[in-house]
Amino acid sequence: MTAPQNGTGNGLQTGADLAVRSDSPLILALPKGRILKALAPVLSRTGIEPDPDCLTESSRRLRFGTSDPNLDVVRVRSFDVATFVAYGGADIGVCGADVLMEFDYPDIYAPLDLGIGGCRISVARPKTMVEDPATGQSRLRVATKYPTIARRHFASRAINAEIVHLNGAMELAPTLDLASVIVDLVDTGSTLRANGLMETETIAHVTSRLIVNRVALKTRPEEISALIERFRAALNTEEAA
Ligand SMILES: Nc1ncnc2c1ncn2[C@@H]1O[C@H](COP(=O)(O)OP(=O)(O)OP(=O)(O)O)[C@@H](O)[C@H]1O
Ligand SMILES: O=P(O)(O)OC[C@H]1O[C@H](OP(=O)(O)OP(=O)(O)O)[C@H](O)[C@@H]1O
Repeated sequence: MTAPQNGTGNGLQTGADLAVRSDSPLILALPKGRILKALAPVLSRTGIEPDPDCLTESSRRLRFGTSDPNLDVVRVRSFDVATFVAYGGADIGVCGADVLMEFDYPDIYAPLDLGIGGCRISVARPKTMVEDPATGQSRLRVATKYPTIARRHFASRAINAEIVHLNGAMELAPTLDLASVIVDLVDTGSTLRANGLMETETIAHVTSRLIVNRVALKTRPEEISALIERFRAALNTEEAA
């Protein structure tokens, strides 16, 4: 991915870049799909009402106004929310901790665990394999959508992971000999079971987080802090209910 050019040389937004649009609405990046569905009640408790087309995903539009004239929403792929926020295209966003672990952007601050989108990122292998294919190995072929997390996990066990990068249907990889094991998200475990796999290790537990661009937090502190507080209050209301 080619990063936008700016003063930092690393593609991430500087205060000067963000100041250019400091009079325009703040931008909240929301993920399409399952997190958006789970987020809808939280959003409603914050009092932020995006245009109805945004939540129903019935429109091809990607940017929406909200009940707050100072806040627009962009709807992007879950995996891209962190990138939009890290590069300052969005000031604030919601994404899974799995995505944050994978990209590890230094310019993202994650002040709130929203307690939705709960799952875990795990290693799994075919049930029929008697021994863990990682046992005694210094190299292992791993199919995953999470190359950084997988490499880091196996490196901590002195195993060099050869990554087969897939974007979905990871569960097919071991039986079709693409890889010995997979690293993927697991919730109920039904996808693993349906494809003859078993979970062998949990790498991390995952929930969705509210994330903020650190530079935006410095350049528009009152507005961003107020937004964070609205989300915090929405979570507290839920706990109290
Ligand atoms: N089975 C699951 N149960 C709970 N949360 C999940 C599950 N799978 C994924 N998640 C969480 O939801 C996020 C989005 O999931 P995923 O990447 O599968 O996207 P999606 O909702 O299927 O949409 P798309 O693949 O079209 O982007 C993940 O990053 C993770 O945090
Ligand atoms: O343990 P389970 O409850 O079965 O959930 C795990 C499945 O959920 C996710 O896939 P998703 O449904 O998002 O499909 P995708 O692979 O197309 O993203 C994940 O990649 C697993 O395949």
